[in-house]
Amino acid sequence: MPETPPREAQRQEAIDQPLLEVSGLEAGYGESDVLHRLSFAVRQGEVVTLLGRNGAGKTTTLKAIMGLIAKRSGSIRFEGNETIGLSPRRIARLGIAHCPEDRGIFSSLDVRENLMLPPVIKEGGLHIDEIFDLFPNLRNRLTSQGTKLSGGEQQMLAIARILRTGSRLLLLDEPTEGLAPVIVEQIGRTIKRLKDLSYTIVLVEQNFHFARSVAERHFVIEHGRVVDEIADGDLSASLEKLNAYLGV
Ligand SMILES: Nc1ncnc2c1ncn2[C@@H]1O[C@H](COP(=O)(O)OP(=O)(O)OP(=O)(O)O)[C@@H](O)[C@H]1O
Repeated sequence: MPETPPREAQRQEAIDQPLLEVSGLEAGYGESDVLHRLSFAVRQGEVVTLLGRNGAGKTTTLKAIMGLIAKRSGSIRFEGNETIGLSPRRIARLGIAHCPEDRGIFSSLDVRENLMLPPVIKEGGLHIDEIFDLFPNLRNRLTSQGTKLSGGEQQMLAIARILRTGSRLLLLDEPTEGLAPVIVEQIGRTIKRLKDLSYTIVLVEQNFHFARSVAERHFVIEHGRVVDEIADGDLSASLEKLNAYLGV
């Protein structure tokens, strides 16, 4: 067999290297330990989900990656660089953005102000017109106050504003929670478009049907550990196992 030329090997190594690599992550709140040597990795441009029952540790995993949990140890590498000791601000500046479960919309600000609030941290973020192409409803709601938005509009605004920043890894915590099916479909289409734009997305989801419509790999979390990894192609064969994990 011909030897792989060094440059080609380097290129392959860059492709194979995960964008995000979480390994042996421990995290918790005060006396309570929630994550126990949790590990998973995500490649550039992938959409993956974290699935699991209530209280399994999915939200805690996203918060720990974002540095929002003080009590954490193990390793979280982004683009090969260790982030475990960094502040949330430093982590955000590396190009990681978090869309929390409560969406974090400021009720006293209008849509435009909410949209412009997060600072641009890197080149390559979406221009405001590109954001409106993705979320046409927001264009008509620019002067509406945060409190006046529907749940779906708030969710879209929460995703929209992180796209301006230039972040390339998006951590989305249950974006479909409590939303009508038609809005869930719209968010699904948006996530697929973001994937086409080469964003890398880690999605926490309870809605398994939604998860399988947008992601190519699923990590199952139980009691603060990743206990299984299911590729989308294997999903039909794994449905029974997955239902048992999720208790449905
Ligand atoms: N701020 C907090 N202080 C103390 N314990 C917490 C806190 N937030 C979460 N927990 C606990 O950590 C565990 C994991 O919660 P987490 O929110 O990560 O779960 P989850 O898998 O995202 O589930 P859910 O869908 O219910 O949010 C739960 O036992 C929860 O009660």
